[in-house]
Amino acid sequence: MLEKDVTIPEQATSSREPLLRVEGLVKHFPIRRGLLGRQTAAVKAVDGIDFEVYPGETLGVVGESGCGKSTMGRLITRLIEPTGGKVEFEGRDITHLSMGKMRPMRRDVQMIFQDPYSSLNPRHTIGTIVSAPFRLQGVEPEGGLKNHVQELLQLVGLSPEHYNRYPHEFSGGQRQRIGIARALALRPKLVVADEPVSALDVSIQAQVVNLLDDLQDELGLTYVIIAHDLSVIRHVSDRIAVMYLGKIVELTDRKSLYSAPMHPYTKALMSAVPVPDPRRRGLKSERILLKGDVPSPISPPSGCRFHTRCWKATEVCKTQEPPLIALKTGHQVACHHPENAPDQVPGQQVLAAAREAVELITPAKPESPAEEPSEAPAGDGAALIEGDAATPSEPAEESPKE
Ligand SMILES: Nc1ncnc2c1ncn2[C@@H]1O[C@H](COP(=O)(O)OP(=O)(O)OP(=O)(O)O)[C@@H](O)[C@H]1O
Repeated sequence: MLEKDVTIPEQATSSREPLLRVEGLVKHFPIRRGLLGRQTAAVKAVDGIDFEVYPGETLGVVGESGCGKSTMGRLITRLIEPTGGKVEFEGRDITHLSMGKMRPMRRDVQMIFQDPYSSLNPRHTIGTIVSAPFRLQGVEPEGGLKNHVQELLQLVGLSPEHYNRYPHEFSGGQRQRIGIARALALRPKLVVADEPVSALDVSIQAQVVNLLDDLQDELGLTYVIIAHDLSVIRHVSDRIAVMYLGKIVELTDRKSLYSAPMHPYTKALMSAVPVPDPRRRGLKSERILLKGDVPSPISPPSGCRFHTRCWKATEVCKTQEPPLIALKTGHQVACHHPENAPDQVPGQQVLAAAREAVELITPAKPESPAEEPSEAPAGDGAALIEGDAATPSEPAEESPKE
């Protein structure tokens, strides 16, 4: 699958007004116990994140399961109320808009969900499902509702004759197309897609990813795409935010992230991505298997949240939380001892526990002479996460239509 060939450089983004701006966004889910339901703790699902999304770009959000990606998506679409922080859309503070005041906003901000099976009502026809946004907003499209919905079905690669059919008559990929048609019905400006292809067969994933790409060009959409799969994120994103335990640990354009990642966790994620070309496999540098589980978001580690699994951790990582700052133009990272950038707190000694946190894995030698890779691999000391971290799967090339 080819990558998007357009990268929005920082210079281009910084001169424009963002479509979406998020500042210090927090979501803590209370944990209640006892008869009185008193709050005893909280799941710190999103714990102070800042980012901007510019018109026409795709921001990919990646991280292990439970790091807060979906919660972030639901916060920026205002499906849930934040505990703290601010969400601005087109310069307007929408953080605490009431349901009524949010209604007109819903036209501009839409969400595509992961599971095309549970997100479509099985008792409703495709026509009813895709026309629901018009009814909810009280909008009568020009040329009539049915015509318009049939055009939408065509836009997402379905037949207008599917109008009277039911969801169970469709495959997973087709159902996701129906979900996309519904999300695009009111021509939103921002679409937040939460794992849009992870429930689909690998052979179908590329078709849906390519459809999202085409629709972005055709309709001038802005995307926030959430995924745990780095090969999907790499294909669709202009810029990428890497999340770990409720925080953004690195944020930059795709090329910088893949050619010179700065956060050790990003390296860990990337080294888990298989190299599809067997001639290039041997070029992948030594990997580090991260041992240990992701800590609980109820009581995340002090200082840098990644320090309990990081092979570079020092005393300062245990005590001081590194801020997310730009160490290069357009490349933000939250790390005291980044890779591919000057050490922020030099002269510190690596903790004894940090040496135990990882295991080196040397890749097998290639069978035939290797060619130069077109883009640098993750670099020395790239890491591999054990357990249910990124489970990369390279979506297949466009295959015959489902
Ligand atoms: N409604 C809720 N009540 C309590 N805890 C929640 C709720 N929703 C999410 N969480 C918790 O918040 C944390 C972040 O969850 P979230 O679903 O945002 O992560 P994620 O990165 O999207 O993971 P996944 O890919 O598995 O969905 C998890 O520990 C999750 O259990």
